[in-house]
Amino acid sequence: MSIIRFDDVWKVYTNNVKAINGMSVQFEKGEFVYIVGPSGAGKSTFIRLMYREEKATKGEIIVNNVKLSGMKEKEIPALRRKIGVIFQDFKLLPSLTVYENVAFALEVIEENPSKIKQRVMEVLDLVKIKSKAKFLPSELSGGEQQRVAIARAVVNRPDVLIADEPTGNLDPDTAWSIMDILENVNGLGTTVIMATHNKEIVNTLKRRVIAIEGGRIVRDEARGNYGYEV
Ligand SMILES: Nc1ncnc2c1ncn2[C@@H]1O[C@H](COP(=O)(O)OP(=O)(O)OP(=O)(O)O)[C@@H](O)[C@H]1O
Repeated sequence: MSIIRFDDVWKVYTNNVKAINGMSVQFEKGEFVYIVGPSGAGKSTFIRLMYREEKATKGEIIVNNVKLSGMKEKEIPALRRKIGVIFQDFKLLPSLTVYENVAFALEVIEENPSKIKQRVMEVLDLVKIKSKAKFLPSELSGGEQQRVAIARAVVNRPDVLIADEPTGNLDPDTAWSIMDILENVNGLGTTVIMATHNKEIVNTLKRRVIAIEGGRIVRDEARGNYGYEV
């Protein structure tokens, strides 16, 4: 059973831009997938549809057996707990410490405080930032901030981690260290879907590659290449 499935999905924005034009695709549990394509091809829109940041104009998207078309607003938070998201610009809360940024995202269901602390420290350890738990985001490098964002995204043990250009603001060395972490997260069984313009990463860490152009999938390869000149 696929973890995410698109059935003939279309997205027309209110300004009449046709961003996604009839997409059908499936992602299986545990996969690592790169989404590539030229600027404006529809990669971010494709990703935003998955966690219901955007609504499809037509077609069906099924996440974990749940149809997004019929989803009510009040059901969206439950979906977001199953899908962690990270962005190019990290989006941490600036007035909260590293620890607080991650703890804040933890869905607390009758957990005692020591259990909460244990889970947050566990995930900070996973992204190798435990020693800076008391720092503010402004006291961290870009790569460190992205690691905190990953910790926050996976603290609820989501089935899927979606990354929209996660290395876009980072220098090459730091970008590779973020890939290390994403590979570890994937190794724990989380499906990782990553939109990227990073040719070197895609061509080195070979994974499934889906290329999008003009809102359509033009290529879907099990161990593909980036396929564009940069
Ligand atoms: N909120 C929006 N409202 C209207 N049009 C939008 C919106 N977001 C994106 N678009 C348009 O939809 C098309 C696809 O944009 P999208 O951001 O999905 O592309 P992308 O492949 O992620 O691009 P990039 O690589 O530059 O980030 C573009 O023509 C864009 O201008």
